[in-house]
Amino acid sequence: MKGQSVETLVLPAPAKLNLFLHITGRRSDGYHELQTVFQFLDRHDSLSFTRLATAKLDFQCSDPQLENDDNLVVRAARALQDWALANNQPAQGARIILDKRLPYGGGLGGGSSDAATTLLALRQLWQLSLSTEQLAQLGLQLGADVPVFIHGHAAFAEGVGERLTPVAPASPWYLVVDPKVHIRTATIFQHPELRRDCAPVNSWDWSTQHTENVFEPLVRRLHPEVANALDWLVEYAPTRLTGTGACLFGSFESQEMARAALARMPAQWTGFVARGLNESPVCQQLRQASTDNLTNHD
Ligand SMILES: C[C@](O)(CO)[C@H](O)COP(=O)(O)OP(=O)(O)OC[C@H]1O[C@@H](n2ccc(N)nc2=O)[C@H](O)[C@@H]1O
Ligand SMILES: Nc1ncnc2c1ncn2[C@@H]1O[C@H](COP(=O)(O)OP(=O)(O)OP(=O)(O)O)[C@@H](O)[C@H]1O
Repeated sequence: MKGQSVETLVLPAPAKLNLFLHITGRRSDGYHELQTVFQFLDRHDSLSFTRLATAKLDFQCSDPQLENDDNLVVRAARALQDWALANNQPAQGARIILDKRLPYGGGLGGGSSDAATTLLALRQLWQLSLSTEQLAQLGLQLGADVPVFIHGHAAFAEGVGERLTPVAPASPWYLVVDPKVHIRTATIFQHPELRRDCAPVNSWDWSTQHTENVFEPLVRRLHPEVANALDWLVEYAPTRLTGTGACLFGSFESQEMARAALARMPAQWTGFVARGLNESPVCQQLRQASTDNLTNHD
């Protein structure tokens, strides 16, 4: 691999949307079999990674609530250190700074994306010979959404989100609305009224079939504020919940139209306009860094 003297990498961790989300069954361990399409957004957290000579992990976060050892960034770095030890490679460390910009716990996958960017960055900084598939397997233990961020392509996903087929859906402009409601993923997955018997759709013609987010009727009923936001946004554009919510998105033909809707959004919610991306900017930037030695601060 080129770029051997790179000591610091600065990388994005993009948000994702679930363009639809179906449940086709439940596994014996309680996890649900899903079908979904993931697309990335050009809205992201930012992370900086500096290699340390010792095995120390030093983590700082712009959001004090997230600055702790349970952060998925720290857990991802530890998982990679453990892999290195188990594979007779020297333990290395890093100083990691997370500039948290994405709303969290809202179905945008920011935590999983931060974890994926951490795994990708440290593999490169620490020069570990770990395949992308192995990295995705490691990531899956941290969260169901991590593998798609590791592979870096918009994807039709099955299983718990780890069986991925690359797809290239249209890339509209989205208005993402955060209605400021917290929905606990584990709790809503256990709800007795959740629909778990969707007929499977095919990866090659999902866009011509009826799709939905199965959490939407339930979330609407349990959280009237989310129902209000869905009812408001659908007046402007086709609208859906992402993940288990509570964030939702409308699809627009142009940035101007999405911005015009954002300007009229009720003040109690927050929102942003972003473009759909079928390639993750992380993978593009890492390829660039490995050929150009970009951000070389040694
Ligand atoms: C719903 C999605 O957002 C779709 O992209 C993700 O699958 C959720 O991914 P995540 O937030 O990373 O969630 P995880 O940390 O993997 O799982 C949180 C909890 O949700 C439940 N869970 C999650 C994924 C899944 N396929 N079946 C489940 O039943 C489990 O109780 C699990 O303990
Ligand atoms: N780096 C991180 N960024 C955000 N949340 C984190 C991070 N590390 C740990 N967490 C914890 O994980 C929880 C879920 O965050 P995340 O943003 O991944 O969820 P989400 O947007 O609902 O994603 P998903 O679509 O995967 O359910 C947060 O409430 C937070 O307590």
